[in-house]
Amino acid sequence: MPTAVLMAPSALDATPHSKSAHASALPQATSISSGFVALSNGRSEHMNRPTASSADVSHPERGRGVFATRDLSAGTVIDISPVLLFPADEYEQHGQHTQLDSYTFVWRRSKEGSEMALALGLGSLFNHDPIAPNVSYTLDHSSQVIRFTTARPAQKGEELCISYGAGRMWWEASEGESSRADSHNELDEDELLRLGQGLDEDWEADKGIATMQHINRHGLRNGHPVKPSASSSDHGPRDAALSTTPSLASTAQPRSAVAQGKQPERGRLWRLTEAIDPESAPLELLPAWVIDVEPRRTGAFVSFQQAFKKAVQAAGVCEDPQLIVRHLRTYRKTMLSPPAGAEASSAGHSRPAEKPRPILQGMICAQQNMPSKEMLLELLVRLGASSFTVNGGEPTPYLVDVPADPAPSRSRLADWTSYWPTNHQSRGNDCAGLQSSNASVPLIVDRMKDEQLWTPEALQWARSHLRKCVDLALEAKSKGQVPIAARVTLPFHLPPWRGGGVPRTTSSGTTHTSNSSSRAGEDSPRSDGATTCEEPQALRNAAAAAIAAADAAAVTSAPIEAAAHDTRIEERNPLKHAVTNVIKTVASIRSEREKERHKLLGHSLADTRTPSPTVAGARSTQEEVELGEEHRASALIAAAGGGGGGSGGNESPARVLYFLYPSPGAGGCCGAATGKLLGGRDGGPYAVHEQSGLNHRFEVWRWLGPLDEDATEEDSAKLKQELSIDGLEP
Ligand SMILES: C[S@@+](CC[C@H](N)C(=O)[O-])C[C@H]1O[C@@H](n2cnc3c(N)ncnc32)[C@H](O)[C@@H]1O
Repeated sequence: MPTAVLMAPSALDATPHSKSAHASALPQATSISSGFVALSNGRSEHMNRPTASSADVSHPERGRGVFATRDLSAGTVIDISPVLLFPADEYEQHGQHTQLDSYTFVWRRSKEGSEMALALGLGSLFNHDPIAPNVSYTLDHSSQVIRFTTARPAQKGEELCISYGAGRMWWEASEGESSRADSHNELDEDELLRLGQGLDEDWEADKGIATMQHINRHGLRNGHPVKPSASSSDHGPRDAALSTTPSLASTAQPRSAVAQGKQPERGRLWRLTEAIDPESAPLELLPAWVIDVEPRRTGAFVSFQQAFKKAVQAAGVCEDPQLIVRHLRTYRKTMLSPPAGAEASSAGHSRPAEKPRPILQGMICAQQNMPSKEMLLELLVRLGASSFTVNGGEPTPYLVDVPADPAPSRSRLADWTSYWPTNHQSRGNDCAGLQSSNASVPLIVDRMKDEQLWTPEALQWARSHLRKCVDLALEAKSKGQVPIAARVTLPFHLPPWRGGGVPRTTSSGTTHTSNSSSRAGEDSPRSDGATTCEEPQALRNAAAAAIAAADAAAVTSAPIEAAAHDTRIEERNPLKHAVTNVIKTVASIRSEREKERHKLLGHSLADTRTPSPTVAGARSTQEEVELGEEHRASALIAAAGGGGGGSGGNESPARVLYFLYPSPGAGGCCGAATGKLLGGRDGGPYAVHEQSGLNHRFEVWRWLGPLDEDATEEDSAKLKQELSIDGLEP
C-alpha cells in the first residue's frame, strides 16, 4: 500500500553489504596478484614470485604504483580486489575529509550521494594515466570486488595505470596554470592533425567537458556507473583486453546544477519514466577486435579494412563487419613503451632514456561479427597486415570493450571517448524531451528541461499540496486509520488556454481559474455580426441564453480541489483506500455542480444529458477521477490538464501524478521494486503510465529530498516513522 510523505532515499539504491554478503565475496577475491606485479616502494614480499625490482622505480610525483614484473599480454587479470564499502552519508560526513578520499572509487550512486569503495590489495595503488591507461577495471557489485585487467600488452617493468577519469585531477595545477591533462589533450590534437585524422567539433567538445569537470576535484568520485558488455566474462586470459575502463565525470545530479556548482535543491521533483536521460544513461560496451597500427601506415590500414569487408562477406560471416561500430572512430591513440631495461646503462656508458612513442590502435570490427580469432588472424596475414603493423611485426589482434552506441549527448562524449573515440547523437526534435503524455513512449527525456520547469514557485506549489497530504495522513492516523492521503487539484503548469492561471473562488463557491471564468458567449452577440436594430428582443434573448449557458458550463468546468484519507479500517472495507475515497469526493462535487448547472439552464435533471464541455479545463475532473482509479496504489496528488515539462505546446490534456513515497515492494509506475531512480529508465518494472496499450498515459513525478525546506534528517526520519512507511503492506 502506498503512503504519503517523504521518500526513503536509502531504499532506492540499496546495495547489500551486510557482513555475510561481504564475507561470501571474499573467497572469490584474490587480492595481490599472481606473481607478475610489484609495488614501487619495495614491498615485494607481497608478490608470490617477485621478479622485478621495485624500490628503484618509485616515482617522485606519483609515489607508489603497480609495476609489471614480467611481460603481460592484453587481458591478463592483474588483481581482484575485495572492497570495503562506505555508505554515502558516512562517506560524506567522514571519509571524504580523510586520506581515503584519494583512494576511493564510486561504487554505486543513490539520489543522496554515492556509496564509495576502498579497494583492498593492489586496487588502491594504481596511479592515473590520462592518455593511455594500460589497465581497465570492472566493478562487480554482486561479489563486491573490483577486477583489474591489462587493457593491452605490457612489458616487464612498465607501470600499470588506470584512468581516474577526464579533466584535471586534484593534485594537478590549479586555474590558470596549464594542467597536465590539458597539455596532453593538445598533444592528442596535434598528433591527430599530423596523422590526417583532422579535428572536428567532437574533439573540441571533449575539451569543453574536461574544463567543466574541473569543478569537481574528485576524479575517482566522478566515475559513472557503466554497464559492462555481456561478453566481458567470455574474454579468455590471453585474448581478453578491456572489460571496462574507468569512466569519466558525470554525476547523478542534474548536470546543470553541477556545472553551476550549485547544491541540489532541498526537495525537488523527479520524473519517473522509462525514457533514457542522456545525462545519466548507462554506457554499454561491446568487445571489438583492434590491432596496433604504425602511425605512418594508416593508408595501408584503410585499404586492409576495405579488403577485409569483402573477404568477410565472401566467407559468409557477415554482410558488413564495420556496421555496428560505425559510430566509432577508426583509430585511438595509445603509447608504446620502450622495451624494459632500454634506459639501463650498457657497458658502463649510460644512454639517454627512450621515451614512450605514440602508436594507433585501429578498429577492425565487433567481435560478434568475427567470433573466430583464428579466422581473423588468417585474414590479417592473407591481406598483408604487416604493411601497417607496428615495426612490421606479426599481426596481433586483441579485444577491447568499446561503446556499443554513440554517446547520447555531446556532454557525455568524454565518457564514451574514454573507451574509444566515439560520435555523439545529435539532439534533434525527436530527442528534445518528452513529447507529451499522449505520445507514444518517449525515447529520451530532457532532465535539464525538467529541472528548469520546476521553478521555486512551482516547487512551492507541489510542496504545499504534498504537505497537505501529509497533514491529512497524520490526521487519519490520529483517528486510527492507515496514514495515507490523496488529493486532486489543478496542475501548476496548466497552460492558460487550457484553464491555467491563478485559481479564484466564484460567488457560487466553486473554485475555478481566471481563464475558465471568462464567459465564452459574452462577446458573441456583437462579434458575430448578427446584432441589428431590427431584432433587439431576439438578440437580447440570445445573449441571455448564451450567458446562462456559459454560467452553466463554468459551473461544471471549474477545477475541483478534493482530498481524502484512507478509511479501510473504519469502514471495514479493503476498497476504501485514500484514492478511491478522493474519487468519490470528486464524483459528489461533480454531481452537485451538475444539479446547479441544470438549475441555471432551467432544465429538469430528468430531461437533460451532460453536454460536452465547452470551456477549457472542463475535462479535468473526469481525467482526475480516471487517474485516481488507475493509480490508487501510489497516488498522492493527482492533477490533470497541463502536466510537467516537455509538453512543448501540445494541446491535448496531460495527466499528472505526484507522490512522495512508493509502496514498499510494489508500485506500477514508481520503480519501487527495482530502485532504478537516477540511473535512467526508472519507470519501474511495469511503467503503467507509459504503456502504449493503455488509453490513459500520464506523467509521474516523485518528490525527492525533504518535504520541508528546513527539515533535518532526523525530522524526515521521524515523519517517515510517524507515517509507518516501512510497516505498510505492499
Ligand atoms: C589511488 S592513489 C595511488 C597510489 C599512490 N601513488 C600512493 O602512493 O599511495 C592516488 C594518488 O596517487 C597520486 N597519483 C596518482 N596518479 C598520479 C599521477 N599521474 N601523477 C601524480 N600523482 C598521481 C596522487 O597523489 C593521488 O592522490
